[in-house]
Amino acid sequence: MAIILSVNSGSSSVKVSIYKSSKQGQDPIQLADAQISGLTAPPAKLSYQRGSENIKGQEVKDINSNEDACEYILDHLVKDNSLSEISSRDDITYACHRVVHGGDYPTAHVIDEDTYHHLEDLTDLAPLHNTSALAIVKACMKALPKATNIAYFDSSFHATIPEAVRTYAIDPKVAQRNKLRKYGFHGISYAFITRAVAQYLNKPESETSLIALHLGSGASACAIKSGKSLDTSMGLTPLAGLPGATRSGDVDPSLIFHFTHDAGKPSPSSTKEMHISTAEEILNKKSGWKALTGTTDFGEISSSQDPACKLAFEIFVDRLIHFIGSYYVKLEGEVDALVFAGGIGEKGALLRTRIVEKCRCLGFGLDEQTNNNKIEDVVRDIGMEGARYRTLVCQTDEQFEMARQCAAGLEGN
Ligand SMILES: Nc1ncnc2c1ncn2[C@@H]1O[C@H](COP(=O)(O)OP(=O)(O)O)[C@@H](O)[C@H]1O
Ligand SMILES: CC(=O)OP(=O)(O)O
Ligand SMILES: [Mg+2]
Repeated sequence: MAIILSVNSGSSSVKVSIYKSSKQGQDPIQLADAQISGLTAPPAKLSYQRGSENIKGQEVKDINSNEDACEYILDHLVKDNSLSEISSRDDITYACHRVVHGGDYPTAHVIDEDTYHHLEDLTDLAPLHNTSALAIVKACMKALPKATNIAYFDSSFHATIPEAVRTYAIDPKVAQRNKLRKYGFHGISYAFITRAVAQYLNKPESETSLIALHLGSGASACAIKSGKSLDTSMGLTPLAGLPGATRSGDVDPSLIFHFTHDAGKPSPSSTKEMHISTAEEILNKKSGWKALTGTTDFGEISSSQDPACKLAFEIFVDRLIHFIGSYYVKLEGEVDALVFAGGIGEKGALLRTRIVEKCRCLGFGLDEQTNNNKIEDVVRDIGMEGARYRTLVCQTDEQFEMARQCAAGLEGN
C-alpha cells in the first residue's frame, strides 16, 4: 500500500490531501484533507476533515510561512490517532506537489537536486506561485526523507499547443533566449476535467473536445481538441487572459507605464527568495476583483447590487465570452460541451446563466432549474434539453488528479 500526500501550495493557503493506493490501476482513496489558509492575513486558520471529524477555521498560532503550514499539517496527521495509516512521517510514500510553472517539462518529474535547481531557475517566470511551492518541496525533502517527491506542473497539459498559438510576435532570438512563449496553466485541473467529462460522456478522451473554464482565484479558459490542449488564455505567466481575484488579466501592455513610473523597479514586497517588479505586484496582486470592488469573493460580487460589483460581474462576462467565441471557432464548432469548473464555475449559478445566455447564438442553452440546484456530482449536465451543445459543471480536484497520476504510475504493489 502506498500513502500519497498531495500538496497544493497557493499564495495564501496550503491545501494537503492524503490518499491510500492499494492497487495499481485503481483510483486512490482519500483518507483526510487539511488546509491552512489566511497565511497573508494572520492568524492562519486550519480546516481538517477525516471521515466524520471536521475542524473548520480553527486559529493556529505561529504559522508565518507555507513551510510552517506544511510542518503543522504533517504533525497534525501523525498525531491524529484515528488516522491509523500514518503513525509516523515515514509512512508517507509519495509527496506530490503542484508546481504552477514547469517551463518545458511536458510531464511530471521526480524531484532530485538537479530538478530542484532547474525549477528554481524557472521561478522568475512565475514568482508568485512557484516560490511558495518550491519552499514546500524543500521542506518536504527534509521532513520526509523516506518519501519520493514528485512535481506536477500546471503547464504540462498545454505542451500540445501548436507553435503559431504559443509564439508571441516579438524578436524570435530574444524569445528563444529568454524562453518567452505561451505556457498556459491550470493544466492539472484541465487534465481532471477532460478525463471526468469524457467518462461522463462515455467517450474516449481522444474523441472529446471541450471549451473548459477553470474559474477560481485565478481564472482561465481552455480549448481542448480531441483530449489535448489547443489553446488557453493564460500565457508566459498566469497573469494573461481573464481577470482574477487580484489579477488584471489582459491589458494593453503599455498601460503599466502610464499607471506608474516605478513599473520596472523591484516591488517593496520582494523578498530574498522572491523577486518581483512593481509592475508584477500591481497587475498580479493589486488588481482584479479586489481592486474593482474591495472583495475577492466572487459570490459576494455576484449577489451585490453595488454598481462597482455589477460592473466587475459584467467585465467577467465580457472577457469570458470573448474566449468562448474564439475557442468555438478554433475548434471549428466541434465541441462536446462547455464546462464550468473551479470555485466560481462550480458555485456561480448566476454567472453561468449570463454566460450561456450570451452563447445562445452558438447553440448553448441552460436548464435553469438544474443550474440553480446544489451540484454534488463530479460532472453534472445543466444544459437545456434539445440544445445543440451540452453545458456541464465539473467539480475539479487538483490534489486528486496528482494522486491519481501518481497511483497510475506505481509499479504493482
Ligand atoms: N457562491 C459563489 N458564487 C460565485 N463564486 C463563488 C461562490 N462561492 C465562492 N466563490 C468563489 O470561488 C473562489 C475560490 O475558488 P477556488 O477554485 O476554490 O480557488 P483557488 O484558486 O484559490 O483554489 C473564491 O474566490 C470565490 O470568489
Ligand atoms: C495558475 C493559477 O493561476 O493558479 P491559482 O488559480 O491557484 O492562483
Ligand atoms: Mg486554484
